[in-house]
Formats: sequence, structure tokens, C-alpha cells
Amino acid sequence: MTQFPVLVTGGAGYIGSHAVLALRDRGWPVVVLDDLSTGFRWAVPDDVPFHHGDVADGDLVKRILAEHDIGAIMHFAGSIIVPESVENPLKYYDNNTGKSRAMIQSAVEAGVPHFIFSSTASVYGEAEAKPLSEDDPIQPFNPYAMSKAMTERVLADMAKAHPMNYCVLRYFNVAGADPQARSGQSGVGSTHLIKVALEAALGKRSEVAVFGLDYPTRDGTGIRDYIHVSDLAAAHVHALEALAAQPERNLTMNVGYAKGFSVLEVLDAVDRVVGKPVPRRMEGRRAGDVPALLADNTRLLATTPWQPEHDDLEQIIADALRWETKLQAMREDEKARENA
Ligand SMILES: NC(=O)c1ccc[n+]([C@@H]2O[C@H](COP(=O)([O-])OP(=O)(O)OC[C@H]3O[C@@H](n4cnc5c(N)ncnc54)[C@H](O)[C@@H]3O)[C@@H](O)[C@H]2O)c1
Ligand SMILES: O=c1ccn([C@@H]2O[C@H](COP(=O)(O)OP(=O)(O)O[C@H]3O[C@H](CO)[C@H](O)[C@H](O)[C@H]3O)[C@@H](O)[C@H]2O)c(=O)[nH]1
Repeated sequence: MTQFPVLVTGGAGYIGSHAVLALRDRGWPVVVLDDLSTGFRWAVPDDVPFHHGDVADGDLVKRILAEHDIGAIMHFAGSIIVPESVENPLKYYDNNTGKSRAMIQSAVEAGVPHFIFSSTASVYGEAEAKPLSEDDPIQPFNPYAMSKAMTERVLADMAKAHPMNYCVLRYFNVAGADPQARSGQSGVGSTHLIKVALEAALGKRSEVAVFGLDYPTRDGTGIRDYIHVSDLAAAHVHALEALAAQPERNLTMNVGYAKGFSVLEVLDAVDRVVGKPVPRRMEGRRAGDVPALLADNTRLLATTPWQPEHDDLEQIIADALRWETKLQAMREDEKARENA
């Protein structure tokens, strides 16, 4: 397949930085655009062209698309905290919907043929406890999910009107880190279960809360489909290759393993990987949480050669722990340099 330069927006963030690694590992030239609002400049390899700026800056994006002769866009840039979206919906409709709309416009005006968009399983809303397929109705239950669902629709309408094809990827619960520890989840104040549990294991927090023991699940705690970030990144590369192979085809695909773990099962696995019990505190339900989210990944498996390579919960946790430990050392070095 002829390879062309790919623009990765949000490439200095958690998932985008893993997509940069996956693309490069398969030989694709990469360019990054990121405003560094939650990302880190050091998360992008030095030899990857990096542009600091906003995806809604049409002049900047136009220049980047032309200068690098961009053939596809992977659009990760966005805001991702669900409770914040409930308190400040306009931030999400602005950064996730309005600015994605601007990005899509720039792509179409420049004639970029392929567009891949980061969506979320939370568009399915308060779903039944069964694997969710892309044909199930979407019922976004918070502004974050709605801001993504609206962008899915803008993309679909724009792809009908212009010569561009697209792939929407709906991620389930993303976790873990690059097995070679080249990148990982580095943002502060994360609310994600595995990240929080490992911060507690390393003494950055006193304990991990278990939100709700009264869900209609096997042990009363919430069930999720945890996917290793490197498998998710690989799914993006396969999606790109599928779009390039069939330019008339658009795709919407779940990315998950179709395997669910409860909060208590995850915390037991964390204890095993860390080698000691991480302190837990039982709490009531967290607002906005649903009992279970499980992917039906049949379409991804049938449409692309993607195969899970890291679908082992303990490996996901071990990779995340290796990164968390490295990150802690990097932050301590940084502090020592500042104080020197
Ligand atoms: N982390 C998850 O569990 C999860 C689940 C489903 C979907 N997603 C989606 O995946 C994408 C990446 O998420 P992440 O976890 O890597 O988050 P992240 O915060 O680590 O990465 C987002 C990146 O986008 C950049 N950014 C934000 N707004 C920007 C703008 N207007 N212009 C340019 N750059 C901007 C940030 O600086 C950051 O580097 C997001 O779109 C998110 O909604 C994430
Ligand atoms: O400290 C914590 C954090 C989480 N949980 C529980 O662990 C499960 C997973 O929670 P996360 O916060 O890790 O993830 P969410 O399922 O809430 O949401 C994540 O995955 C979704 C898709 O499934 C969306 O993509 C969303 O954007 C992303 O944050 C839930 O049952 C939650 O109640 C705890 O018990 N304690």
C-alpha cells in the first residue's frame, strides 16, 4: 500500500501518542498538531514534525495540510472528562463539537481523502447488559457523549457531500501503556479506574474508591471492557489502511475485546500485579455511571486484520504500572532540576 503523511491531532496526549508510535512502527510518516492543553511535548518523538496550535485555527491547519501533503487525519484532540462536561457543557460542545467541525471543514477544503475520529462507547448511554453493536441505538447520556455523537453526525453528512471517507472508532475503556514504556497515561487528576488504583499503589493517593456495590452485576460493581491502548492504536492503523483500500467506504466500529471485568475483579488483578493489597474504600454510586459496557467487536474483526495482542488484564495493569513508575521518576528528576 502506498503510504502518505498522516496528521495526528492530539498526538501529545495519551491515546494520540500511542497512535504516533503505531503508525511509525508500520512505516507511516506522521505529523502532530496539539495545543498542549492536556498533552506533553515530550510525548512526541523528536523526529516527528510538531505544530503547537489549535485544531480550529483554520489558517494554521491549512498550512500544515499543504506543507506536509497530508493524506489522512486522525483526530484525537478533545476534552475527555465526563463530570466536567456535566458542569461545563459548553467547553465540550466547543472543543469537541465546534472545533472538530472546523477541523473537518479544513480537511474537506484541502481535499484530504481520509478522516478517522475518536468516539466513545459512552454514546450508547444506559445500555442493556449485553455486548453493544454499532447497530444498537445511540443514547448519549451526558454532554461529553453528546459532543462526540454530534461530531459523528457532522462527519457522516460531510462525507456524503464531499470526496472524503471516514472511520468513527468507538473506544471502550482504554488502559495500559506502550509495552516498551515509550509512552503512557501522563495527565494529572485522572478519574480512570486502573490509573487511579496504580497511583494509590505507588502512594500518590491514599486509596481507591469503589463506586457502587449495588449494580445488577455478578458482584454488584460496574463491569467494563478494558482495552490495551496499544491494541487501540493498532486498530487506528488498520482503519486507515481499510479507508485507503476502499475510498468509497465509510466505517463506524467498536474497539474493545468483548470481555468484561468488574471493579472488584480489576482491583484484585491490581493487587496481584503490584504484589500487595491496594487500600480500597467502598462508596456509593458515582453520578452518570452505567452498570455495564461491553463491546461487540465483530465488525472490527471482520473488516480489518486487527487481532487483540495485549488482551490480558494483568498485562494491561503491568504495562500501566511500568509507565506509572517511569513517570514518577521523570517527575522527581524534573523537580530536582527545578530546585537545583
Ligand atoms: N481515554 C479514554 O478512555 C477515551 C475513551 C473514549 C474516547 N476517547 C477520546 O480519545 C481522544 C484522546 O483522548 P486521551 O485519553 O488521549 O486524552 P488526552 O487529554 O491525553 O489527549 C487529548 C490531546 O488533545 C490535545 N487537545 C485538546 N484540545 C485541543 C485543541 N482544541 N487543539 C489541539 N489540541 C488539543 C491535548 O493537549 C491532548 O494532547 C479524545 O478525543 C477522547 O475523547 C478517550
Ligand atoms: O476511582 C474509581 C474510578 C472508577 N471506578 C469504577 O470503575 C469503572 C470504570 O470507570 P472509569 O472512570 O475508569 O471509566 P468510565 O467507564 O467511567 O469511562 C471511560 O470509558 C467510557 C467508555 O466505556 C468512555 O469512553 C469514557 O470517556 C471513559 O472515561 C466504573 O464502574 C466506575 O464506577 C471506581 O469504582 N473507582
